[in-house]
Amino acid sequence: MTRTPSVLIVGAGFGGLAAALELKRHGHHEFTIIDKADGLGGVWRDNTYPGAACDAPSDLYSFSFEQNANWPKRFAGQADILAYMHDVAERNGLMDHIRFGIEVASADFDADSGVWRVQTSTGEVIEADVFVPAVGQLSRPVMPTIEGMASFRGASFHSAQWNHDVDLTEKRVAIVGTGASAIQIIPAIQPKVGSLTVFQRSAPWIIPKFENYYIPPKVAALTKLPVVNKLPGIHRAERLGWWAFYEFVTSGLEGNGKVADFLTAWATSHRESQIDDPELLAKMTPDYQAGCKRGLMASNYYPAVGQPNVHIETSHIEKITPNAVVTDDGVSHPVDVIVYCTGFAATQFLAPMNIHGIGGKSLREVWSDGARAYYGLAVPHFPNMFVMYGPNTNLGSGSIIYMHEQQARYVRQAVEFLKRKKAFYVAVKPEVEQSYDAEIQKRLEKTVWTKCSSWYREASGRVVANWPGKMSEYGKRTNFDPKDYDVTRQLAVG
Ligand SMILES: Cc1cc2nc3c(=O)[nH]c(=O)nc-3n(C[C@H](O)[C@H](O)[C@H](O)COP(=O)(O)OP(=O)(O)OC[C@H]3O[C@@H](n4cnc5c(N)ncnc54)[C@H](O)[C@@H]3O)c2cc1C
Repeated sequence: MTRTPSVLIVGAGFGGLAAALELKRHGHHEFTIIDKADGLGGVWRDNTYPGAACDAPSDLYSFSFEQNANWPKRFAGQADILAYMHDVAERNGLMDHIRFGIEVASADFDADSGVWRVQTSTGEVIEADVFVPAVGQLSRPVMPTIEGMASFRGASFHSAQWNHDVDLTEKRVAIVGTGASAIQIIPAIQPKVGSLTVFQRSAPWIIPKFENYYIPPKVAALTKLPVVNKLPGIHRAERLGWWAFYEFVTSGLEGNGKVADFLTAWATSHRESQIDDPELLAKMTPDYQAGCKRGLMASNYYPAVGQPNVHIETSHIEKITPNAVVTDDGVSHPVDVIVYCTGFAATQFLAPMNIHGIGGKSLREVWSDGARAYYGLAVPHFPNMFVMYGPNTNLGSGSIIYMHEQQARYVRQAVEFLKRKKAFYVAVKPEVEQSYDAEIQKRLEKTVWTKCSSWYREASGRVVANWPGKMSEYGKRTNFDPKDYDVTRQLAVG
Protein backbone atom coordinates (compact mmCIF):
# COMPACT_ATOMS: atom_id res chain seq x y z
CA MET A 1 0.00 0.00 0.00
CA THR A 2 1.22 3.50 -0.73
CA ARG A 3 -0.23 6.63 0.70
CA THR A 4 -0.33 9.78 -1.36
CA PRO A 5 -1.23 12.54 1.05
CA SER A 6 -3.55 15.17 -0.33
CA VAL A 7 -2.70 18.76 0.50
CA LEU A 8 -5.12 21.65 0.91
CA ILE A 9 -3.52 25.09 0.70
CA VAL A 10 -5.61 28.08 1.82
CA GLY A 11 -4.52 31.30 0.11
CA ALA A 12 -3.22 32.04 -3.37
CA GLY A 13 -0.71 34.73 -2.47
CA PHE A 14 3.03 34.27 -2.71
CA GLY A 15 2.93 31.84 0.24
CA GLY A 16 0.29 29.52 -1.21
CA LEU A 17 1.95 29.63 -4.62
CA ALA A 18 5.35 28.86 -3.05
CA ALA A 19 3.97 25.74 -1.35
CA ALA A 20 2.19 24.61 -4.52
CA LEU A 21 5.21 25.21 -6.75
CA GLU A 22 7.48 23.27 -4.43
CA LEU A 23 5.12 20.28 -4.41
CA LYS A 24 4.59 20.39 -8.16
CA ARG A 25 8.27 20.79 -8.96
CA HIS A 26 8.96 17.67 -6.92
CA GLY A 27 6.29 15.57 -8.58
CA HIS A 28 3.48 15.89 -6.04
CA HIS A 29 0.27 16.77 -7.80
CA GLU A 30 -2.30 15.96 -5.12
CA PHE A 31 -2.93 19.49 -3.95
CA THR A 32 -5.63 22.13 -4.15
CA ILE A 33 -5.39 25.84 -3.43
CA ILE A 34 -8.48 27.75 -2.40
CA ASP A 35 -8.77 31.50 -2.00
CA LYS A 36 -11.67 33.61 -0.85
CA ALA A 37 -10.98 36.24 -3.51
CA ASP A 38 -11.67 35.97 -7.21
CA GLY A 39 -8.04 35.95 -8.31
CA LEU A 40 -4.57 35.06 -7.15
CA GLY A 41 -2.00 37.50 -5.82
CA GLY A 42 -2.82 38.05 -2.13
CA VAL A 43 -1.62 41.47 -0.99
CA TRP A 44 -0.53 42.28 -4.56
CA ARG A 45 -4.07 41.74 -5.79
CA ASP A 46 -5.58 43.81 -2.98
CA ASN A 47 -3.20 46.75 -2.59
CA THR A 48 -3.82 48.74 -5.76
CA TYR A 49 -3.35 52.17 -4.19
CA PRO A 50 -1.43 54.81 -6.17
CA GLY A 51 2.31 54.25 -5.77
CA ALA A 52 1.95 50.66 -4.47
CA ALA A 53 5.33 49.02 -4.90
CA CYS A 54 7.71 46.62 -3.29
CA ASP A 55 10.26 47.76 -0.72
CA ALA A 56 12.51 44.86 -1.56
CA PRO A 57 14.24 44.86 -4.96
CA SER A 58 12.47 42.59 -7.40
CA ASP A 59 15.43 40.35 -8.10
CA LEU A 60 15.23 39.38 -4.44
CA TYR A 61 11.45 39.68 -4.09
CA SER A 62 10.75 36.87 -6.55
CA PHE A 63 11.11 33.10 -6.57
CA SER A 64 14.77 32.04 -6.66
CA PHE A 65 13.95 29.49 -9.39
CA GLU A 66 11.80 31.89 -11.42
CA GLN A 67 14.01 34.92 -12.03
CA ASN A 68 12.41 37.54 -14.20
CA ALA A 69 14.64 39.25 -16.73
CA ASN A 70 11.98 41.83 -17.52
CA TRP A 71 11.29 43.72 -14.32
CA PRO A 72 10.64 47.24 -15.61
CA LYS A 73 11.88 48.76 -12.35
CA ARG A 74 14.34 47.75 -9.67
CA PHE A 75 11.51 47.89 -7.09
CA ALA A 76 8.57 46.64 -9.11
CA GLY A 77 5.14 48.19 -8.74
CA GLN A 78 1.99 46.30 -7.73
CA ALA A 79 0.75 45.60 -11.28
CA ASP A 80 4.10 44.15 -12.40
CA ILE A 81 4.37 41.93 -9.33
CA LEU A 82 0.83 40.67 -9.86
CA ALA A 83 1.59 39.99 -13.55
CA TYR A 84 4.71 38.05 -12.50
CA MET A 85 2.64 35.93 -10.10
CA HIS A 86 0.10 35.14 -12.82
CA ASP A 87 2.85 34.28 -15.27
CA VAL A 88 4.61 31.93 -12.82
CA ALA A 89 1.34 30.23 -11.85
CA GLU A 90 0.29 29.75 -15.47
CA ARG A 91 3.63 28.51 -16.75
CA ASN A 92 3.88 26.01 -13.91
CA GLY A 93 0.39 24.62 -14.39
CA LEU A 94 -0.99 25.85 -11.06
CA MET A 95 -4.20 27.40 -12.38
CA ASP A 96 -5.94 24.01 -12.66
CA HIS A 97 -5.31 23.47 -8.95
CA ILE A 98 -6.81 26.78 -7.75
CA ARG A 99 -10.42 27.38 -6.75
CA PHE A 100 -11.44 30.98 -6.21
CA GLY A 101 -14.30 32.58 -4.29
CA ILE A 102 -14.21 30.06 -1.45
CA GLU A 103 -13.51 31.19 2.10
CA VAL A 104 -12.45 28.74 4.78
CA ALA A 105 -14.53 29.20 7.90
CA SER A 106 -13.17 26.34 9.99
CA ALA A 107 -10.85 23.36 9.90
CA ASP A 108 -11.09 20.36 12.22
CA PHE A 109 -8.68 17.50 12.55
CA ASP A 110 -10.28 14.09 12.85
CA ALA A 111 -7.82 11.78 14.60
CA ASP A 112 -9.94 8.71 13.84
CA SER A 113 -9.60 9.07 10.11
CA GLY A 114 -6.43 11.17 10.14
CA VAL A 115 -7.87 13.90 7.94
CA TRP A 116 -8.56 17.61 8.12
CA ARG A 117 -12.16 18.54 7.48
CA VAL A 118 -12.41 22.06 6.15
CA GLN A 119 -15.73 23.87 6.16
CA THR A 120 -16.12 26.59 3.56
CA SER A 121 -18.34 29.63 3.26
CA THR A 122 -20.22 27.88 0.44
CA GLY A 123 -21.23 25.06 2.80
CA GLU A 124 -18.86 22.58 1.19
CA VAL A 125 -16.68 20.29 3.32
CA ILE A 126 -13.27 19.58 1.86
CA GLU A 127 -11.14 16.74 3.26
CA ALA A 128 -7.36 16.70 3.06
CA ASP A 129 -4.50 14.87 4.76
CA VAL A 130 -2.32 17.94 5.04
CA PHE A 131 -3.65 21.42 5.82
CA VAL A 132 -1.53 24.42 4.80
CA PRO A 133 -3.00 27.79 5.80
CA ALA A 134 -1.20 30.44 3.73
CA VAL A 135 -3.34 33.44 4.62
CA GLY A 136 -0.49 35.88 5.20
CA GLN A 137 0.19 38.26 8.06
CA LEU A 138 -1.12 41.34 6.26
CA SER A 139 -4.31 40.25 4.52
CA ARG A 140 -6.88 41.66 6.97
CA PRO A 141 -7.08 45.47 6.81
CA VAL A 142 -7.79 47.26 10.09
CA MET A 143 -9.95 50.37 10.32
CA PRO A 144 -9.54 52.59 13.38
CA THR A 145 -12.41 53.29 15.75
CA ILE A 146 -12.99 57.03 15.71
CA GLU A 147 -16.08 58.83 16.98
CA GLY A 148 -18.26 60.00 14.10
CA MET A 149 -16.51 57.97 11.36
CA ALA A 150 -19.80 56.68 10.00
CA SER A 151 -21.21 60.21 9.71
CA PHE A 152 -18.59 61.31 7.15
CA ARG A 153 -20.35 62.31 3.91
CA GLY A 154 -17.38 62.17 1.55
CA ALA A 155 -15.63 59.05 0.28
CA SER A 156 -13.54 57.11 2.79
CA PHE A 157 -11.71 53.83 2.42
CA HIS A 158 -8.74 51.77 3.64
CA SER A 159 -5.52 51.91 1.61
CA ALA A 160 -5.79 48.17 0.88
CA GLN A 161 -9.33 48.65 -0.48
CA TRP A 162 -8.65 51.66 -2.70
CA ASN A 163 -11.76 53.08 -4.33
CA HIS A 164 -10.66 53.83 -7.90
CA ASP A 165 -14.02 55.43 -8.67
CA VAL A 166 -13.10 58.42 -6.54
CA ASP A 167 -11.31 61.11 -8.54
CA LEU A 168 -8.89 62.92 -6.22
CA THR A 169 -8.18 65.79 -8.62
CA GLU A 170 -8.21 69.08 -6.65
CA LYS A 171 -9.87 67.33 -3.69
CA ARG A 172 -9.07 67.98 -0.02
CA VAL A 173 -7.71 64.62 1.08
CA ALA A 174 -6.93 63.33 4.58
CA ILE A 175 -4.40 60.54 5.02
CA VAL A 176 -4.63 58.82 8.40
CA GLY A 177 -1.32 57.19 9.29
CA THR A 178 2.26 57.40 8.09
CA GLY A 179 3.31 53.77 7.72
CA ALA A 180 4.57 51.86 4.69
CA SER A 181 1.46 52.37 2.53
CA ALA A 182 1.02 56.07 3.37
CA ILE A 183 4.56 56.98 2.42
CA GLN A 184 3.99 55.47 -1.03
CA ILE A 185 0.54 57.02 -1.50
CA ILE A 186 1.46 60.57 -0.46
CA PRO A 187 4.09 61.25 -3.19
CA ALA A 188 1.85 59.55 -5.77
CA ILE A 189 -1.24 61.70 -5.15
CA GLN A 190 0.29 64.97 -3.91
CA PRO A 191 0.66 66.55 -7.37
CA LYS A 192 -3.02 66.08 -8.28
CA VAL A 193 -4.92 66.75 -5.04
CA GLY A 194 -5.98 70.21 -3.91
CA SER A 195 -4.68 69.69 -0.40
CA LEU A 196 -3.36 66.81 1.63
CA THR A 197 -3.62 66.69 5.41
CA VAL A 198 -1.54 63.88 6.83
CA PHE A 199 -2.48 62.77 10.35
CA GLN A 200 0.71 61.45 11.88
CA ARG A 201 0.96 59.63 15.21
CA SER A 202 4.68 58.89 14.96
CA ALA A 203 7.19 59.86 12.28
CA PRO A 204 8.72 56.85 10.49
CA TRP A 205 12.43 56.16 10.04
CA ILE A 206 13.20 56.28 6.32
CA ILE A 207 16.31 55.43 4.35
CA PRO A 208 16.69 56.30 0.64
CA LYS A 209 15.23 53.96 -1.94
CA PHE A 210 17.83 53.12 -4.54
CA GLU A 211 15.44 53.17 -7.44
CA ASN A 212 17.98 53.73 -10.17
CA TYR A 213 21.07 55.47 -8.99
CA TYR A 214 22.96 53.11 -6.76
CA ILE A 215 25.06 51.86 -9.64
CA PRO A 216 27.07 54.13 -11.93
CA PRO A 217 24.90 55.45 -14.79
CA LYS A 218 27.06 53.72 -17.44
CA VAL A 219 26.61 50.36 -15.75
CA ALA A 220 22.91 51.06 -15.27
CA ALA A 221 22.58 51.84 -18.99
CA LEU A 222 24.40 48.62 -19.79
CA THR A 223 22.04 46.52 -17.68
CA LYS A 224 19.09 48.05 -19.55
CA LEU A 225 20.32 46.55 -22.83
CA PRO A 226 17.97 43.57 -23.47
CA VAL A 227 20.86 41.25 -24.23
CA VAL A 228 22.59 42.03 -20.92
CA ASN A 229 19.38 42.17 -18.94
CA LYS A 230 18.53 38.66 -20.03
CA LEU A 231 21.81 37.21 -18.78
CA PRO A 232 20.79 35.19 -15.73
CA GLY A 233 24.07 36.08 -14.02
CA ILE A 234 23.09 39.76 -13.85
CA HIS A 235 20.02 39.00 -11.80
CA ARG A 236 21.77 36.45 -9.65
CA ALA A 237 24.50 38.98 -8.91
CA GLU A 238 22.00 41.70 -8.07
CA ARG A 239 20.03 39.26 -5.92
CA LEU A 240 23.19 38.34 -4.03
CA GLY A 241 24.15 41.98 -3.54
CA TRP A 242 20.79 42.84 -2.07
CA TRP A 243 20.83 39.69 -0.01
CA ALA A 244 24.10 40.83 1.61
CA PHE A 245 22.65 44.31 2.16
CA TYR A 246 19.59 42.98 4.01
CA GLU A 247 21.64 40.55 6.09
CA PHE A 248 23.80 43.54 7.12
CA VAL A 249 20.76 45.65 8.04
CA THR A 250 19.33 42.74 10.04
CA SER A 251 22.43 42.58 12.20
CA GLY A 252 21.60 46.15 13.29
CA LEU A 253 18.03 45.15 14.19
CA GLU A 254 19.34 42.09 16.05
CA GLY A 255 21.38 44.31 18.34
CA ASN A 256 24.71 44.99 16.61
CA GLY A 257 25.26 48.53 17.96
CA LYS A 258 27.66 49.69 15.23
CA VAL A 259 25.32 48.70 12.40
CA ALA A 260 22.34 50.20 14.25
CA ASP A 261 24.25 53.49 14.69
CA PHE A 262 25.14 53.49 11.00
CA LEU A 263 21.52 52.96 9.95
CA THR A 264 20.33 55.68 12.32
CA ALA A 265 22.93 58.12 10.99
CA TRP A 266 22.06 57.22 7.39
CA ALA A 267 18.33 57.82 7.89
CA THR A 268 19.04 61.03 9.79
CA SER A 269 21.27 62.45 7.05
CA HIS A 270 18.72 61.42 4.41
CA ARG A 271 16.01 63.34 6.29
CA GLU A 272 18.17 66.38 6.91
CA SER A 273 19.39 66.51 3.31
CA GLN A 274 15.83 66.45 1.95
CA ILE A 275 14.07 68.85 4.36
CA ASP A 276 15.04 72.53 4.66
CA ASP A 277 12.21 73.84 6.83
CA PRO A 278 13.20 73.39 10.53
CA GLU A 279 9.56 73.13 11.65
CA LEU A 280 8.85 70.32 9.19
CA LEU A 281 12.14 68.64 10.06
CA ALA A 282 11.14 68.59 13.74
CA LYS A 283 7.81 66.95 12.85
CA MET A 284 9.49 64.36 10.65
CA THR A 285 12.02 63.36 13.31
CA PRO A 286 11.09 60.00 14.88
CA ASP A 287 10.95 59.83 18.67
CA TYR A 288 11.75 56.13 19.03
CA GLN A 289 14.68 53.85 18.31
CA ALA A 290 15.27 53.24 14.58
CA GLY A 291 14.04 49.85 13.39
CA CYS A 292 11.69 49.04 16.28
CA LYS A 293 8.71 49.81 14.04
CA ARG A 294 8.98 48.82 10.38
CA GLY A 295 11.82 50.80 8.79
CA LEU A 296 10.88 52.35 5.46
CA MET A 297 12.56 53.19 2.17
CA ALA A 298 11.67 56.24 0.07
CA SER A 299 13.45 58.97 -1.80
CA ASN A 300 10.30 60.83 -2.84
CA TYR A 301 8.47 61.10 0.49
CA TYR A 302 10.19 64.08 2.15
CA PRO A 303 10.17 66.15 -1.07
CA ALA A 304 6.40 65.47 -1.35
CA VAL A 305 5.56 66.48 2.23
CA GLY A 306 7.55 69.66 1.74
CA GLN A 307 5.13 70.86 -0.98
CA PRO A 308 2.83 73.79 -0.14
CA ASN A 309 -0.37 71.72 -0.52
CA VAL A 310 0.70 69.22 2.17
CA HIS A 311 0.18 69.70 5.90
CA ILE A 312 1.51 67.26 8.50
CA GLU A 313 -0.83 67.27 11.49
CA THR A 314 0.58 65.82 14.70
CA SER A 315 -2.37 66.57 17.01
CA HIS A 316 -4.41 63.44 17.64
CA ILE A 317 -7.70 62.84 15.87
CA GLU A 318 -10.59 63.32 18.26
CA LYS A 319 -13.56 62.80 16.00
CA ILE A 320 -14.86 62.89 12.47
CA THR A 321 -17.80 65.04 11.43
CA PRO A 322 -19.78 64.85 8.14
CA ASN A 323 -17.17 67.01 6.40
CA ALA A 324 -14.06 67.29 8.57
CA VAL A 325 -11.49 65.61 10.79
CA VAL A 326 -11.33 67.29 14.20
CA THR A 327 -8.11 67.08 16.22
CA ASP A 328 -7.76 67.25 20.01
CA ASP A 329 -6.48 70.84 19.84
CA GLY A 330 -10.00 71.76 18.75
CA VAL A 331 -9.09 72.44 15.11
CA SER A 332 -11.48 71.22 12.41
CA HIS A 333 -9.79 70.13 9.15
CA PRO A 334 -12.38 70.17 6.34
CA VAL A 335 -11.80 67.32 3.87
CA ASP A 336 -13.58 65.66 0.92
CA VAL A 337 -11.93 62.22 1.12
CA ILE A 338 -10.38 60.21 3.96
CA VAL A 339 -7.88 57.43 3.28
CA TYR A 340 -7.19 55.17 6.24
CA CYS A 341 -3.61 53.93 6.03
CA THR A 342 -4.06 52.10 9.29
CA GLY A 343 -2.49 48.76 8.52
CA PHE A 344 -3.53 45.19 9.13
CA ALA A 345 -4.56 42.78 11.90
CA ALA A 346 -1.07 41.33 11.77
CA THR A 347 -0.92 39.64 15.16
CA GLN A 348 -4.17 37.72 14.66
CA PHE A 349 -2.63 35.26 12.22
CA LEU A 350 -5.15 32.62 11.13
CA ALA A 351 -8.22 34.42 12.49
CA PRO A 352 -11.11 34.48 11.87
CA MET A 353 -10.85 30.79 10.91
CA ASN A 354 -11.81 28.38 13.69
CA ILE A 355 -9.21 25.63 13.79
CA HIS A 356 -9.37 22.57 16.03
CA GLY A 357 -6.69 19.93 16.47
CA ILE A 358 -6.54 16.63 18.36
CA GLY A 359 -9.31 16.29 20.96
CA GLY A 360 -11.02 19.41 19.65
CA LYS A 361 -8.24 21.70 20.93
CA SER A 362 -8.94 25.23 19.73
CA LEU A 363 -6.05 27.06 18.08
CA ARG A 364 -7.52 30.34 19.21
CA GLU A 365 -7.27 29.19 22.83
CA VAL A 366 -3.78 27.76 22.39
CA TRP A 367 -2.72 31.14 20.99
CA SER A 368 -4.61 33.27 23.51
CA ASP A 369 -1.30 34.68 24.86
CA GLY A 370 0.08 35.20 21.37
CA ALA A 371 0.60 33.01 18.30
CA ARG A 372 3.58 30.65 18.35
CA ALA A 373 4.71 27.73 16.21
CA TYR A 374 7.81 25.65 15.57
CA TYR A 375 9.66 27.63 12.89
CA GLY A 376 6.35 29.42 12.43
CA LEU A 377 5.05 26.25 10.80
CA ALA A 378 3.96 23.58 13.26
CA VAL A 379 1.84 23.61 16.42
CA PRO A 380 1.67 20.71 18.92
CA HIS A 381 -1.68 18.87 18.84
CA PHE A 382 -2.40 20.20 15.32
CA PRO A 383 -1.04 17.33 13.20
CA ASN A 384 -0.25 17.69 9.53
CA MET A 385 -0.89 21.44 9.73
CA PHE A 386 1.89 23.66 8.41
CA VAL A 387 1.42 27.42 8.46
CA MET A 388 3.04 29.53 5.74
CA TYR A 389 4.36 32.95 6.91
CA GLY A 390 3.25 31.99 10.41
CA PRO A 391 4.26 33.41 13.79
CA ASN A 392 7.82 34.79 14.03
CA THR A 393 8.63 34.44 10.35
CA ASN A 394 8.28 38.07 9.31
CA LEU A 395 11.46 40.04 8.62
CA GLY A 396 12.41 43.52 9.73
CA SER A 397 14.63 43.56 6.66
CA GLY A 398 14.60 41.14 3.72
CA SER A 399 12.27 39.29 1.36
CA ILE A 400 9.32 37.30 2.65
CA ILE A 401 9.44 35.19 -0.51
CA TYR A 402 12.74 33.78 0.69
CA MET A 403 10.97 32.73 3.92
CA HIS A 404 8.10 31.23 1.91
CA GLU A 405 10.53 29.10 -0.07
CA GLN A 406 12.08 27.65 3.09
CA GLN A 407 8.62 26.92 4.52
CA ALA A 408 7.51 25.35 1.24
CA ARG A 409 10.52 23.02 1.32
CA TYR A 410 9.59 22.02 4.88
CA VAL A 411 6.02 21.22 3.84
CA ARG A 412 7.24 19.16 0.89
CA GLN A 413 9.69 17.27 3.13
CA ALA A 414 6.85 16.50 5.56
CA VAL A 415 4.61 15.28 2.72
CA GLU A 416 7.41 13.08 1.41
CA PHE A 417 7.99 11.68 4.89
CA LEU A 418 4.31 10.77 5.28
CA LYS A 419 4.38 9.11 1.89
CA ARG A 420 7.65 7.26 2.41
CA LYS A 421 6.75 5.97 5.87
CA LYS A 422 3.10 5.35 4.99
CA ALA A 423 2.32 7.40 8.07
CA PHE A 424 -1.04 9.03 8.68
CA TYR A 425 0.05 12.07 10.55
CA VAL A 426 2.87 13.85 12.33
CA ALA A 427 2.53 16.27 15.22
CA VAL A 428 5.40 18.36 16.51
CA LYS A 429 6.42 17.30 20.04
CA PRO A 430 5.32 19.86 22.65
CA GLU A 431 8.76 19.94 24.30
CA VAL A 432 10.44 20.61 20.94
CA GLU A 433 8.17 23.56 20.24
CA GLN A 434 8.54 24.86 23.80
CA SER A 435 12.33 24.87 23.78
CA TYR A 436 12.34 26.48 20.31
CA ASP A 437 9.94 29.18 21.47
CA ALA A 438 11.98 29.84 24.63
CA GLU A 439 15.11 30.25 22.48
CA ILE A 440 13.61 32.70 20.03
CA GLN A 441 11.78 34.75 22.66
CA LYS A 442 15.05 35.13 24.60
CA ARG A 443 16.77 36.33 21.46
CA LEU A 444 13.89 38.62 20.55
CA GLU A 445 14.24 40.37 23.93
CA LYS A 446 17.66 41.59 22.79
CA THR A 447 16.40 42.97 19.50
CA VAL A 448 15.26 46.49 18.70
CA TRP A 449 11.63 45.29 18.30
CA THR A 450 11.05 45.23 22.06
CA LYS A 451 11.86 48.93 22.33
CA CYS A 452 8.49 50.34 21.24
CA SER A 453 4.96 49.25 20.34
CA SER A 454 4.33 48.10 16.77
CA TRP A 455 2.38 45.57 14.69
CA TYR A 456 5.20 43.13 15.38
CA ARG A 457 3.97 42.74 18.99
CA GLU A 458 0.95 41.49 20.90
CA ALA A 459 -0.66 43.76 23.49
CA SER A 460 1.22 41.62 26.08
CA GLY A 461 4.49 42.82 24.55
CA ARG A 462 5.41 39.45 23.04
CA VAL A 463 6.96 39.81 19.57
CA VAL A 464 4.81 37.45 17.48
CA ALA A 465 5.59 38.60 13.94
CA ASN A 466 9.34 38.58 13.54
CA TRP A 467 12.07 36.01 13.16
CA PRO A 468 14.92 36.96 15.52
CA GLY A 469 17.79 36.30 13.10
CA LYS A 470 18.95 36.59 9.55
CA MET A 471 17.24 35.04 6.54
CA SER A 472 20.22 32.72 6.07
CA GLU A 473 19.85 31.25 9.56
CA TYR A 474 16.16 30.52 8.98
CA GLY A 475 17.04 28.89 5.67
CA LYS A 476 19.67 26.62 7.21
CA ARG A 477 17.55 25.55 10.16
CA THR A 478 14.17 25.05 8.55
CA ASN A 479 14.24 21.41 7.49
CA PHE A 480 11.72 18.76 8.45
CA ASP A 481 13.30 16.44 11.01
CA PRO A 482 11.18 13.40 11.97
CA LYS A 483 12.86 13.37 15.41
CA ASP A 484 10.93 16.54 16.24
CA TYR A 485 7.61 14.79 15.61
CA ASP A 486 5.29 12.17 17.06
CA VAL A 487 4.45 9.95 14.12
CA THR A 488 1.14 8.09 13.84
CA ARG A 489 1.38 5.10 11.53
CA GLN A 490 -1.83 3.40 12.49
CA LEU A 491 -5.26 4.83 13.09
CA ALA A 492 -7.14 3.95 16.25
CA VAL A 493 -10.21 3.05 14.21
CA GLY A 494 -10.33 1.16 10.94
C1 LIG B 1 1.30 46.92 0.65
C2 LIG B 1 2.24 45.83 1.05
C3 LIG B 1 3.57 45.89 0.67
C4 LIG B 1 4.44 44.88 1.03
N1 LIG B 1 5.76 44.99 0.65
C5 LIG B 1 6.62 44.00 0.98
C6 LIG B 1 7.99 44.07 0.60
O1 LIG B 1 8.43 45.05 0.01
N2 LIG B 1 8.82 43.05 0.93
C7 LIG B 1 8.35 41.96 1.61
O2 LIG B 1 9.13 41.03 1.86
N3 LIG B 1 7.07 41.86 1.99
C8 LIG B 1 6.20 42.86 1.70
N4 LIG B 1 4.90 42.78 2.12
C9 LIG B 1 4.48 41.64 2.95
C10 LIG B 1 3.64 40.62 2.18
O3 LIG B 1 2.58 40.33 3.04
C11 LIG B 1 4.46 39.38 1.85
O4 LIG B 1 5.62 39.74 1.14
C12 LIG B 1 3.74 38.34 0.99
O5 LIG B 1 3.26 38.89 -0.22
C13 LIG B 1 2.67 37.62 1.74
O6 LIG B 1 2.17 36.58 0.94
P1 LIG B 1 1.19 35.51 1.58
O7 LIG B 1 0.81 34.60 0.49
O8 LIG B 1 1.86 34.90 2.76
O9 LIG B 1 -0.05 36.32 2.12
P2 LIG B 1 -1.09 37.21 1.30
O10 LIG B 1 -0.47 37.85 0.14
O11 LIG B 1 -1.73 38.08 2.34
O12 LIG B 1 -2.16 36.16 0.74
C14 LIG B 1 -3.07 35.51 1.58
C15 LIG B 1 -4.22 35.00 0.73
O13 LIG B 1 -5.08 34.22 1.56
C16 LIG B 1 -6.42 34.49 1.21
N5 LIG B 1 -7.23 34.17 2.38
C17 LIG B 1 -7.15 34.75 3.60
N6 LIG B 1 -8.03 34.17 4.45
C18 LIG B 1 -8.68 33.21 3.74
C19 LIG B 1 -9.70 32.28 4.07
N7 LIG B 1 -10.22 32.18 5.31
N8 LIG B 1 -10.15 31.45 3.10
C20 LIG B 1 -9.65 31.50 1.84
N9 LIG B 1 -8.67 32.38 1.48
C21 LIG B 1 -8.18 33.21 2.42
C22 LIG B 1 -6.43 35.96 0.83
O14 LIG B 1 -7.52 36.26 -0.02
C23 LIG B 1 -5.08 36.10 0.14
O15 LIG B 1 -5.19 35.92 -1.25
C24 LIG B 1 3.99 43.79 1.79
C25 LIG B 1 2.66 43.73 2.20
C26 LIG B 1 1.79 44.75 1.83
C27 LIG B 1 0.37 44.67 2.30
